[in-house]
Amino acid sequence: MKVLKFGGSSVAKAANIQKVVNIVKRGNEPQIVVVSALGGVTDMLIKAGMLAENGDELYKEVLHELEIKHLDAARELLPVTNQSGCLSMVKQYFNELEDICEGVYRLQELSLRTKDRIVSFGELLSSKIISAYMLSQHVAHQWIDSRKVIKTNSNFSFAGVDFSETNKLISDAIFSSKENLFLAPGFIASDVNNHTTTLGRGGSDYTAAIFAAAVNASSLEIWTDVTGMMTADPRWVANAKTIDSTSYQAAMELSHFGAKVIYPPTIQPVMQQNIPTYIKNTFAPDEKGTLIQELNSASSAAAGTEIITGISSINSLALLSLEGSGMVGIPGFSKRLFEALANEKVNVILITQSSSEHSICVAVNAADASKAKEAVDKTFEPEISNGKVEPLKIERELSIIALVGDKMKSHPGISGRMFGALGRNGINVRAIAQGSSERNISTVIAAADVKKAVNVLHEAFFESTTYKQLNIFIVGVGNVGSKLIAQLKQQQEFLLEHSNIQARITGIANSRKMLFVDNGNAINLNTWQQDLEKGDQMSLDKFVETVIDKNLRNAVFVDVTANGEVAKVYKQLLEKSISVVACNKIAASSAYDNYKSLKFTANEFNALYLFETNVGAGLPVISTLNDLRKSGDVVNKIQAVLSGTLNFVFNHYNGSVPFAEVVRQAQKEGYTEPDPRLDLGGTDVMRKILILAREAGEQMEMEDITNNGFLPASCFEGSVDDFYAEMLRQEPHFRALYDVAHSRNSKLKFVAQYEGGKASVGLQHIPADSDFYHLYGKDNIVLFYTQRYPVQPLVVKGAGAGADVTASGVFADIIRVAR
Ligand SMILES: NC(=O)C1=CN([C@@H]2O[C@H](COP(=O)(O)OP(=O)(O)OC[C@H]3O[C@@H](n4cnc5c(N)ncnc54)[C@H](OP(=O)(O)O)[C@@H]3O)[C@@H](O)[C@H]2O)C=CC1
Ligand SMILES: N[C@@H](CC=O)C(=O)O
Repeated sequence: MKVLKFGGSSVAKAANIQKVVNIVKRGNEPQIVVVSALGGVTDMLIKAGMLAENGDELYKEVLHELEIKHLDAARELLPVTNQSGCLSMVKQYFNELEDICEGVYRLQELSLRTKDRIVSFGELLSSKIISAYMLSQHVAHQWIDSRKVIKTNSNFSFAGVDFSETNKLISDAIFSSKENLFLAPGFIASDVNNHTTTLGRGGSDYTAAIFAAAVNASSLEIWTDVTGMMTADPRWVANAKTIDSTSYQAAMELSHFGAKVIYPPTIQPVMQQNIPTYIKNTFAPDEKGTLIQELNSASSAAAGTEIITGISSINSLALLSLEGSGMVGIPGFSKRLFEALANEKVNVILITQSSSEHSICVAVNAADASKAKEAVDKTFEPEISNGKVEPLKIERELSIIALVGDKMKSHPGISGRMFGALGRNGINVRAIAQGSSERNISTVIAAADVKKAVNVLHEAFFESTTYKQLNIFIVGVGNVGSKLIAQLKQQQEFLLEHSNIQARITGIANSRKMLFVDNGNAINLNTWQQDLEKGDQMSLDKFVETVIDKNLRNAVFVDVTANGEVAKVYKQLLEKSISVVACNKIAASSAYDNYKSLKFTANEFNALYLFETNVGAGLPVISTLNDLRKSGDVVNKIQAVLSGTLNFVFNHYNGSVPFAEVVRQAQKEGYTEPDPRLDLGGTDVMRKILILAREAGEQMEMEDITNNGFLPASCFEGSVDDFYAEMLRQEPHFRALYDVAHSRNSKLKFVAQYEGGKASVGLQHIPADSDFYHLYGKDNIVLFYTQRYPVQPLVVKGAGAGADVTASGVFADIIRVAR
């Protein structure tokens, strides 16, 4: 014999009830079918009762609406000739309900006992209507009044079952009948005085489990509107998947922690008798669903290779902390705390105590927090008044997120992975609990972070074979920024396929406009230019605020501007664990304290601050230097040509076209800074050697660098147009520089050097035997002389400027964020 339970959504309307009966008809062994009230009915019955209690005649309308709903369902299901009996049954039930609610209305009092009586009509009506429909379909069965066979105490609304009496009554009723099919209302029972009781919200699952245990069923099937228990709430996690198989214990943990497909007490009766329990979908009956069964080697193999079964959460919590030096080493404090809470019927969801015994922390429903504080402060009044204990501290707007899995036991590294993933995403853990069963690790976090946390953990534990989502915010979509977007667009599929990374651009901006997409979406990379034009007016503050408020996992802010204000927002973002990738050099070459503080902040908040493209564009200059230092090498000297623009200019200038024209060409090719005077004046190279010196461990400022510039001072007066005009006028100066070098068989190169705590930049004559002589186009070269490379330097050389190569370097930094 098996037991099937159909929930509210499965019997929400006539068409669904037909599906239910079809499933029942497929059964090839005796069955007990337990049904809930039609979807939404219990809430409406509660509402009617409460309206009546408040003296509000609107309760009549609610009852009328409910009556119509049930009459309509009966009319839709039954042929006209079979309707009258069922319709008059419905009317009779509603007459009774009206009488009860009128009593409540007159007395303006709604006891839990009366409330149970009112809500019991939901299951009575649904089961009677379904029974009538089954008869009309010639499905022979016996309707059983659950109130007659499930006996409870008188704890109305959450009654405790008397299993010995109930098991006997159920088996007598079932095994004395010659029927093979039984239909029973869920949720309802009765006490020793035959007063109707209920088993708690969601109690129909429990009813089914009680029947299953009483008849020692071959299986219990919980039919609902989802295909089994999921690895996480599918409304939050797009990649949530059905759990094929799990143990009773893990199912219980998951259901306690918010996986609402099964009412938590349901598991106990079936677990005791080892009855396999299936969660199935009424609307996709052929799908496998989830099997909950005893944990053994076979079931463990069936559960697959995942260590974690699922991730669930509970919201609307408060954390209560009792702290004080007076607690240390004195027995009885926790007993008094829990007694105070129990006396006020405050349910404790999670408990932690530091080993110093200086504090005990419990999580409770937020609604109970104030009464808990009142009770606890009263209990500890003497200790509070003499300063041994502090008044109970309440922190609100919290949630619990729990990792559940049978295979977590003795599997090292799970909590490390959990907290690492949360930490990298700036999710602060307020309290932690793990039972010695090692089946559940629960953490208390801010409610605002819970959706992000569920996604982060789902990604960390279930999506290694699917993908990791990267949420990218780009400020600056000019020369380099637009190439970056083009590269991201082109490589989207490659990233998914080869690196399991889903790179989504979630926000973009230029100096005038900004554009964001709603959570879950990405900016359309085919139409982003037009879409950005239609976006909101750019406000840097608003942009940053939105990035933070979106609170997305694996978020990265990409600065592709040359703007000082943009460079000032990094810290704010890093403090929220949002990584920063910058090709803008301003922050890394700003005051040393700021540079250091950004690096420190990134480290402290588990974010990355990456700026590889600040030197040598896409060349691995900074990463090479970092690798040398991380492995213990010491940098003695750096010699480099670091300006793509200047290398291009001096490689192309020979007096045949004016110097100014060659510079203009470099700008056209996309090698110069947005303001080319920074390149020609040496500032760009100063920034780069400064950044390299700092990365080599030197505490240095811009002012410490000597700039042996070659541009006449008059070139810096006025605008960029004036700059070009003045360079034209100064052509003889540039010609002379060239001629002298040429006459010495040398080339002109703008060289940067760092050694012994000093750095300089300037134009040099490079002879033919120099490493720098054969440096063509806009290439860069960096020579690292270190303890390990004292004579023959480590050389990094290649294209050192240009939108494509720079975008490619930024791209690589972005991917590093998805570590
Ligand atoms: N070119 C190269 O080879 C390399 C460049 N870089 C660095 O790349 C960065 C970008 O260079 P590039 O793309 O050539 O510059 P562009 O001038 O072409 O683009 C700059 C972008 O930043 C936007 N912007 C400027 N100010 C703001 C602001 N306050 N808020 C929002 N957006 C702003 C601009 O918007 P709008 O169009 O509205 O003005 C534009 O979209 C520079 O820092 C440069 O040093 C680094 C290595 C190599
Ligand atoms: N303007 C720079 C570009 C990269 O930083 C250069 O010319 O090297």
